[in-house]
Amino acid sequence: MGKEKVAIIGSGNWGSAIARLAGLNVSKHTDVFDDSRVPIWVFEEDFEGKKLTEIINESHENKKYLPGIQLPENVVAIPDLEEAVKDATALVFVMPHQFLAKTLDILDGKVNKNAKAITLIKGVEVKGADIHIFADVIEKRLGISTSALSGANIANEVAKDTFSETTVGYRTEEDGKLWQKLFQTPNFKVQLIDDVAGVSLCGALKNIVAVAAGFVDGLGYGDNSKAAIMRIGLLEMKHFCQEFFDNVKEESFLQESSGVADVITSCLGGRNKRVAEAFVKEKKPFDELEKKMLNGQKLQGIHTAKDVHVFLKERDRIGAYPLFDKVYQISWEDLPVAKLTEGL
Ligand SMILES: NC(=O)c1ccc[n+]([C@@H]2O[C@H](COP(=O)([O-])OP(=O)(O)OC[C@H]3O[C@@H](n4cnc5c(N)ncnc54)[C@H](O)[C@@H]3O)[C@@H](O)[C@H]2O)c1
Ligand SMILES: O=P(O)(O)OC[C@H](O)CO
Repeated sequence: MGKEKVAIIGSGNWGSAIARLAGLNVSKHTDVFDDSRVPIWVFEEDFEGKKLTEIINESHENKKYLPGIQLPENVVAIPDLEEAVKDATALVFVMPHQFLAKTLDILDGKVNKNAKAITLIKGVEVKGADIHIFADVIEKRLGISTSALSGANIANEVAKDTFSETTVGYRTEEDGKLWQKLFQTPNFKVQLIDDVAGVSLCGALKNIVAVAAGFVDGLGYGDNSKAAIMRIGLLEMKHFCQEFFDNVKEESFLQESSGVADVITSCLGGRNKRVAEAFVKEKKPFDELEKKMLNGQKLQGIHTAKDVHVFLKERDRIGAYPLFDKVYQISWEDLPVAKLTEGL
């Protein structure tokens, strides 16, 4: 069997951090991976008067989305999506969830049929009363086996090599081991579990809880309230998975980085939490704060709150998820934030 050729699809804050690990690891595991280059697809834009791909390829730094972090020289920025995935056998999807559908439209019929994929995207696809994890969306659309990676992973910290853990929910154990080889380092520990849905759903739903935690901080309520929001949020996450998905594993919530640990890190210092806190303190709309605070990075939590609201409404189950509902109403329906904890 030939060596695996990796391509990274997405080059934001997390995409760049994970490209760094992949670039380092393909050079370490040359028995498994083609180490000559790791293409990273970049949605082309100008930054400080120059094309972002040129900046990345000349300075080996994504100065817009991951400034101050050196990328390995084998990570090569490519603006053309088809060219980036040409010949790739191991595809890593890592982009804000709102851009996946358009990306798949372009990739449909263009990827190697023997390739496999992993998604690091945190979100869900909702179409009325139907809900899908992105691993299933990618798998169905491209016809390739797709695993999922999610965990307590604030990208800037992973990029600085401080100790972190993550979870890969794999389709086959062999796939799991491949992804572990691609991402694991002494300071980035990759655990494996046979639970693609549980890992994916934890990553999506915790972003709603993180928005609630930001509201609590904006209101100045303190640590007891934040802990209560985390506890209630985790229970709603678990309840949601068990109600609407088959065979989700308890360990994905309680033992793996994908569950409690990601709720905690996201509620302490994630972007969703930070911008939600500013929403309360500055009384400005989310889109304005996102632009001002994140320099092009994208929020996921308020969109997932809306997606989940649409789905629960169709299923007539909104009342079973009061915290998810409060986050939706405050973010999108002008419910006063002081009502966050009412009725919880
Ligand atoms: N940043 C983190 O700490 C982190 C950690 C774990 C998981 N994640 C998840 O990973 C996913 C990707 O997050 P990220 O931090 O890499 O992205 P990001 O928030 O930094 O978003 C910026 C990216 O979006 C791209 N973009 C902007 N407009 C676009 C368009 N019209 N079409 C296509 N792409 C466009 C930009 O080119 C850039 O690559 C998200 O689902 C996120 O929840 C993020
Ligand atoms: O910064 P956030 O809120 O998008 O969260 C980042 C990661 O998902 C934390 O694990």
